[in-house]
Amino acid sequence: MRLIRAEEMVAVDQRAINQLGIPGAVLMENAGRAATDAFCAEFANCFPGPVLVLAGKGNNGGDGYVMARILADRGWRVQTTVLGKREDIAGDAAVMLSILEQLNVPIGYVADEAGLQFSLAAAEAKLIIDGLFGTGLKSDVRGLYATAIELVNASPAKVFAIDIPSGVDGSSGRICGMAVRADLTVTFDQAKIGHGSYPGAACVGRLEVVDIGIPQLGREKVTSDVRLVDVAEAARLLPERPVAGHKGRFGHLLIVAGAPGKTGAAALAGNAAVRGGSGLVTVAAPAAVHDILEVKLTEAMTCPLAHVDGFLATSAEEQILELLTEKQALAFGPGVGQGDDLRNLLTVLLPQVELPMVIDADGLNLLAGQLGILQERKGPWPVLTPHPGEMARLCGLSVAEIEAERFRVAKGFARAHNVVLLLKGARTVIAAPDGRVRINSSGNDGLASGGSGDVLTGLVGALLAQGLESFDAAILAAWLHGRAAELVAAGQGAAGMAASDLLCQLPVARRELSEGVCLC
Ligand SMILES: NC(=O)C1=CN([C@@H]2O[C@H](COP(=O)(O)OP(=O)(O)OC[C@H]3O[C@@H](n4cnc5c(N)ncnc54)[C@H](O)[C@@H]3O)[C@@H](O)[C@H]2O)[C@@H](O)CC1
Ligand SMILES: [K+]
Repeated sequence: MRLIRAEEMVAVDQRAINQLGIPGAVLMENAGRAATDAFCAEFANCFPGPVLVLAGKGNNGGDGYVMARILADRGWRVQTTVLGKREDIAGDAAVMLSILEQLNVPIGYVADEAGLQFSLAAAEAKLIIDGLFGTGLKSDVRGLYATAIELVNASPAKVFAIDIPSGVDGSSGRICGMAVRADLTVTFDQAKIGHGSYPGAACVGRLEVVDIGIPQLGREKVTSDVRLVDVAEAARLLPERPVAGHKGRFGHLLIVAGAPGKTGAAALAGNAAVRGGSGLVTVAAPAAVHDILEVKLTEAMTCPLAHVDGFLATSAEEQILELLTEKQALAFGPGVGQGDDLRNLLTVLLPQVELPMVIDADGLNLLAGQLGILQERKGPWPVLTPHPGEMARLCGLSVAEIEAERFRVAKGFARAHNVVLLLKGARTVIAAPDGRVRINSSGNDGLASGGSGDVLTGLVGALLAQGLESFDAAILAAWLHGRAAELVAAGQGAAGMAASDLLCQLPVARRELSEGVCLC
């Protein structure tokens, strides 16, 4: 599903109004009517309410007045509370408000917290319609509006958000101070980035996109290339798999991984690459832990590398370059540890590797502080797969800052450093240097456990080895990884999921895509 910026939606509305001549009030009427239909379908068992419409001073409130009017007409008990004065309401919203004023629907205006609290308590609403802010939110929410959002979230009423939960930045998913937590959000014409990207996406509840009568012509200048990846989008990325193909046809991945105490990371990445469909997999690890990996790994081959005290030595460079001569892709980082030797190894290796590659875990920590070497690379965009902690070390922001702005941070970093950036977490964000962004919609909290990142690294590497471009490999890997977690959870639950539980479900997740069936 395509996701657009709030500003793009405003421009679409403006073109429809100014160039096509569709009156704004017509769009508002259509929006309010479509939202009301969705509301009635969802909350039929709560009829006749009471329903409280909370309206801000803008057009989001205007949609709320339309809803209040139509709901009242359909027999619902509706009260409208406006956060502002009557004279603050202008334009199309004022048109809708003046129609509402002539009907038998109570309308109250509140200017302070006492009035607001009284109004909410008196409404005894079973359902609240949030018409405080839509795409016009300009800055963090404070004062009376912040109190209103707090009261809505504390109320036992079901919450319906008009366009977007108030407080969510439609262009990024940032929470602007605080945001309404909705059960159902109905948005107009097209979904916005804030509906798909965390943390805002967590406030949306179920999302419905409704038509408000804007012709295709009015939308043609939308340029964002941001999408929420669903099963259909993931399926389109599957690499070809000819039935007569042999193991050489499906790529050979080299994984450089492992150190004392971290052989599990290397083994998980190796096994994930096998389950990810790579024809051959070689795991190259410090010679000190090589024998352990020989035992842990069956299908993947292993290769010992030069080491210092068990950790990869800078002198492993030549061995790695030699190993890469017959490989299609490189995965670097799971469990390699840190230290000057390793940092030097990555520094000398990176400019020389022209193959597709993915860097994860300690590989990312080694990159921190020397991101300039990414620019020296000649091959396709490398894939970096940080979790927020690793991202913090990479870009110098705090984890909280990254989590607040997941979309913008990933997009900006990919562009600045010429990499495909896969920012892990709920709704993993995948960004390319050319501005394309994908937000993954599969997965669950079972993935929040040690080793699941190593599985993802092996999977990205396997898809690179099978010939997918960096951006596509990262998107498909995120989907399969998340879907495998859903399949595991369907059987045993998400809490207590081990990263190795994912492995056998990776081919199942892939089969779902290739056969177009849901296997749980
Ligand atoms: N023709 C159109 O443009 C259409 C717009 N529609 C609705 O209109 C909405 C956008 O309307 P608006 O552009 O009027 O914007 P909003 O209604 O989202 O909010 C604008 C109002 O909030 C105030 N405001 C912004 N940030 C604030 C903050 N942090 N604290 C306090 N006040 C703040 C502004 O000063 C303004 O009064 C959409 O989300 C949608 O619901 C729909 O009716 C469809 C047609
Ligand atoms: K809203």
